[in-house]
Amino acid sequence: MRLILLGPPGAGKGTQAQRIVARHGIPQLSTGDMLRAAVAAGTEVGKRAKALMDAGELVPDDVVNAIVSDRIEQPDCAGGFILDGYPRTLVQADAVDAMLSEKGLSLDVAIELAVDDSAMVGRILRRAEEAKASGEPVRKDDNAEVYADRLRAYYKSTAPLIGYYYAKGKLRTVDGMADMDAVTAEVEKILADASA
Ligand SMILES: Nc1ncnc2c1ncn2[C@@H]1O[C@H](COP(=O)(O)OP(=O)(O)O)[C@@H](O)[C@H]1O
Repeated sequence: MRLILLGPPGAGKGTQAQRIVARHGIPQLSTGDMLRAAVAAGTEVGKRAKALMDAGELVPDDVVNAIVSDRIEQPDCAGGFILDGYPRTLVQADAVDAMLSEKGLSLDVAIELAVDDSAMVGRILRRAEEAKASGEPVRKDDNAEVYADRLRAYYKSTAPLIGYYYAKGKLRTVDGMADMDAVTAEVEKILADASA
C-alpha cells in the first residue's frame, strides 16, 4: 500500500500515519521529520532548510524530492509506505509519480483530512503546550504567527493537490474534525477498499 495523507498543518496527518504504521507495518515517511533531523544534524540540506522552516515557508522542491527519492529506495519501503507532508506542491506530486513509475509502481490512494482551519491553530498551540509540559523540544514553527504563514503556504502550494488526485481518481476525503478514533476507522475503511 502506497498512500498519501493530505491536509493543512494540524489536520492530524502525523497521528493517523502512526496508527497506520502500527496496523499495517509500512513506514511513515514524514518530510517534516526528515528535514528537522537534517537541521538537528547540521547537514547541508539542514542548513538550506532551517530558515525556511522556521518562517513557515516551503523548502525547495529539489531538496525535498532528493530526500524522498533516497528514502523510498530503502528496503523497508518495498512493501509500501505512507507519505506524510509530501508531496506538498504539484512539482513534488509529479516527481513522486515519476519515481514510482520508473519502478512500475504507482500510488494507491490520497487521503484528504478535511478540517475547519479556524480550529487548527488551537490544535497546534495545544501540541506546543504538551511538548513543553513533557520536556520535549517545541517546534519553532508551532506558534500562532508562523502558523498563519504555514496555512498560506498550504493554500498556495498544497491545496491544488486535492484537485490533482481527484482528477486521477485517487482522492478519498475523511472528516478530520471527527474524533481521532473515528478518523482512524474511516481511514481503515478506505485502506481496505483500496487494497481489495
Ligand atoms: N514536502 C515538503 N516540501 C517543502 N517543504 C516541506 C515539505 N515537508 C516539510 N517541509 C518543511 O518543513 C516544515 C514542517 O513540516 P511538517 O512537519 O510536515 O509540518 P506540518 O505540521 O505543518 O504539516 C514545513 O513548514 C516546511 O517548511
